Amino acid sequence: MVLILDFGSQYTQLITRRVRQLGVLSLCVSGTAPLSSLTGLRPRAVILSGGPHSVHASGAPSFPEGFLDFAAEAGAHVLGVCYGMQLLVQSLGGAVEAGERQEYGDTEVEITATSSALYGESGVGNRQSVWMSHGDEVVRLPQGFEVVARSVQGAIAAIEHREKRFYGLQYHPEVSIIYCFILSSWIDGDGFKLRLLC
Ligand SMILES: NC(=O)CC[C@H](N)C(=O)O
Repeated sequence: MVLILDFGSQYTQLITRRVRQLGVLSLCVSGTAPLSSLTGLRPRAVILSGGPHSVHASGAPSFPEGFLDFAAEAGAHVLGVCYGMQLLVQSLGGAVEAGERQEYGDTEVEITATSSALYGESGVGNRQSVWMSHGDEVVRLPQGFEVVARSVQGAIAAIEHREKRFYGLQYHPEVSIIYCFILSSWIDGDGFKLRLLC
């Protein structure tokens, strides 16, 4: 089961549907749902949705305290999408700032890591066209993370901490553009492999 925490993105239900289209059960709950309401769930993966807020705004929604421990105990991979990635980064000690370059719509990103969980062995320099919708950007990574893709404008587009199973995408893999491309996310555990198809 994939647990989706909703932080208010207009695309959250699309994430839920993409996962179900893969034949995998997905459950979408409010991103601020109390931890006690998740008792008994053992998600294989958690996806933190995007959202309209800035992580710095007062009242910006966040997952409940102890949520990342809950995910770790379940052995779940955690993928943050846009706001979800910014939230993950901020909560683990990295930094997010209002970007000088806001990115909206069809944007090219370039893979910068020779090998990564998100893109496999697809090779440094490969480019993909993705859907961006953000004003803030990650400017400093928490310890143990690495940048695996950047937008052609230079903004951090994808990050991961393979050991801890944390992944982040600044773009929205759930949004498909005219053509069909396979976006990446390898979320494997117990022989289970999830690929988000966009
Ligand atoms: N789409 C999103 O999740 C946007 C996140 C945040 N509001 C930003 O502008 O950067």
